[in-house]
Amino acid sequence: MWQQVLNAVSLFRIRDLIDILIIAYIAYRILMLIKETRAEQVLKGLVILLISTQLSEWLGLNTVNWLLRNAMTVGVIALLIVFQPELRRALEHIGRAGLINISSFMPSENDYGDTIEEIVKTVQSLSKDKIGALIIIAGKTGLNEIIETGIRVDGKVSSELLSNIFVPNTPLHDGAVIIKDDRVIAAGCFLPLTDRQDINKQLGTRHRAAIGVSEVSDALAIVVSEETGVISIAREGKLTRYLDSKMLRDVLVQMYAPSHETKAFNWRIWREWREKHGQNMGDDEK
Ligand SMILES: Nc1ncnc2c1ncn2[C@@H]1O[C@H](COP(=O)(O)OP(=O)(O)OP(=O)(O)O)[C@@H](O)[C@H]1O
Repeated sequence: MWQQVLNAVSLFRIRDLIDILIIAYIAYRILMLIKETRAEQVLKGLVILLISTQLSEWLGLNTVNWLLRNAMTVGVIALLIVFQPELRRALEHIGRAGLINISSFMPSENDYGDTIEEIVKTVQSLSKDKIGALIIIAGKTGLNEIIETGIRVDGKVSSELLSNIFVPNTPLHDGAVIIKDDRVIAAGCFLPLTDRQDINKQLGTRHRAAIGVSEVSDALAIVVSEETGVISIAREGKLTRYLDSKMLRDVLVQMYAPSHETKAFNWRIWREWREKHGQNMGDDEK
């Protein structure tokens, strides 16, 4: 054993070191590039699939191994098709700046009480004035693809900034604002629309976009209807309408809960609470 290690070390050339460093650098840059995008979850899935395939081979589970190997082959082709837009964007990034880190915002340690109050205050006032708005509070899922469709803002959340963005007929009022922690990251963003057919026909694209983003991420979408001033939220692909300030504050407190575990726990409570009050809230209106 020691002899083998010594042999390997004696055969090690400076060229091998350069080889390893280049591969490590490329892997690091790719990881940085896909960090906080949908592709990050897929990569995790792929790693699990690879480990399972290897394990099944070592354990001699022939059928499982055969299945996993075939799934990998088909899966890689499917991934190339599904992630074609992301791959294109990644190559564009490489071409432009050589694998720069596109995920620059880190969660801060702030207390989000002020942020929550500023959002509630804004939504309340927009609702009173019947100014349409779409505000997305990012969760763990990266929204870089969506952020790239809008205009970068990167300002601290304040009711002045948010209200200003949604002033009708100004350049940024159309589309969605993306908030991450206590920062307004971007405005005028285009969200994916849900293709659900069972949504109240009176609800237009603003509400469909809110549901759409909540289907593809763990974000919370807050909608203020321009027509009625009604405040709604979309979460996990479900739209809940007729929220008042207190309900909205409660939802935001859950969203900004300090840890992922607490958040998951609180969202369970929220779901139960929602089921209980669903009728009164025009819950999931069709
Ligand atoms: N995919 C999208 N991403 C982000 N914002 C969108 C998207 N689609 C529409 N919007 C926003 O919604 C506005 C259009 O709202 P529309 O009247 O169709 O929706 P609605 O759900 O009926 O809302 P409202 O009750 O406010 O009228 C657009 O001007 C734009 O600001």
